[in-house]
Amino acid sequence: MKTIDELLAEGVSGKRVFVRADLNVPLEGTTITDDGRIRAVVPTVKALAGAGARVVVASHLGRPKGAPDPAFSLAPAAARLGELLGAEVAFATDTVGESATATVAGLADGQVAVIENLRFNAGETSKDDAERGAFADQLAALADLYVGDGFGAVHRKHASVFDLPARLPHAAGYLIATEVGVLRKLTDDVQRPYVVVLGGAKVSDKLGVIDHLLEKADRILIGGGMAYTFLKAQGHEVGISLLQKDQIPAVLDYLKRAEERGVEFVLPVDVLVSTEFPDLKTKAPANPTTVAADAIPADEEGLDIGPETRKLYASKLADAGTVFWNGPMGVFEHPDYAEGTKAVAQALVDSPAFTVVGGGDSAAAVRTLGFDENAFGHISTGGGASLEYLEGKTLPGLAALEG
Ligand SMILES: Nc1ncnc2c1ncn2[C@@H]1O[C@H](COP(=O)(O)OP(=O)(O)O)[C@@H](O)[C@H]1O
Ligand SMILES: O=C(OP(=O)(O)O)[C@H](O)COP(=O)(O)O
Repeated sequence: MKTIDELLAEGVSGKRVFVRADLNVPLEGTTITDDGRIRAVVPTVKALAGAGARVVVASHLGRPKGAPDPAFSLAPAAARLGELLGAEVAFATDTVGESATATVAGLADGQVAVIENLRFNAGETSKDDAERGAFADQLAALADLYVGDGFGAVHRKHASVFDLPARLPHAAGYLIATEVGVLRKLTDDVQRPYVVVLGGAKVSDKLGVIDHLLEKADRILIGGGMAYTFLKAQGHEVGISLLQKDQIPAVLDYLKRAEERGVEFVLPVDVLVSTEFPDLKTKAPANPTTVAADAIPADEEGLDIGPETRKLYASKLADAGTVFWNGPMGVFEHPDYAEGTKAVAQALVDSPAFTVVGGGDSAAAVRTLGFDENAFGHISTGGGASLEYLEGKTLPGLAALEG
């Protein structure tokens, strides 16, 4: 994989460099609640701009449906990037249309632009090679060189991640190099016990990694929205909690194999429930109730792990040699459902283990709940990406940079 330093040594002055970043930051309206992913790409953008490149930064944000949707605009992220760079950042209100073309054409050497959300275009995420390729051709027209630095999205076979680098001379940015360097340590030889904590909301995306973790981990703790498919599989009522019904047979198989292999599988023993999802804007008190994990009322939704589970999980983390954690334990964005995530973060801070926290929301949770980033071994910008990297899968965005 060519490094950005090699690219810089070849000279980028006057060249248009497309930087595929992951600026998928959490937003409340247009306010960025955690800018970690923007800060993470600054070294790459700074180095390129400093060397006289005309830098075109691109990213997805959220999961819009292949058409413009103002709620998912990258404008706030572009403004924040400008603040962090201490320089003006131009913003194109489309991705490959008139605005993008004019904005890029207007860049002087050393200037930076952000183009609008890649996923406003159906071609970005299309499963059809030709449709993705056609969009990649349009993106390629905006640049001379490509730098891949959106680690959080390297597991996506998307036009800007996979197809575009095949069309332009390319290199890996500083963030990707750092992430891969640290995560490699977790695939080589890990200090045991190796404890993996999984939660969050992207349940269908992430359940599959358990298949592989059963070969690697000594203990797996399940929380967040991930827990309810397990509780349901064990025959418990989960009310209106997040549930991946079609995955129940797979989950039963994981539980059986874990037992056969001596992998300890730990599920919540109690949860916080409510009839309503909390208001994340007003943060109005949610007044949840605590119930046993096998007694969730039919009209209620599990939104955090309960106090007994917090204690249990802290004890299961205390003797770890290595910890990998992806996915908050609850809807941490609301203070009434943040205690589970706080307890796991605190257990990692207290642990002498090598600790890795991965994922946009998990990293944001750690920081917004007031923990010191330096108290963790590594905070990865990628959740799904780091999990799939640990699985040993070929990641489209890394494979494309190697080609
Ligand atoms: N029990 C739950 N029900 C619904 N959503 C949940 C639950 N627990 C956690 N979440 C949500 O999961 C989201 C993060 O999930 P995910 O994107 O998978 O994590 P990451 O970005 O760290 O990889 C958070 O916005 C959080 O509110
Ligand atoms: O937030 C992300 O992943 P993560 O939640 O696994 O950390 C990345 O930006 C990828 O987004 P996607 O899961 O919508 O492709």
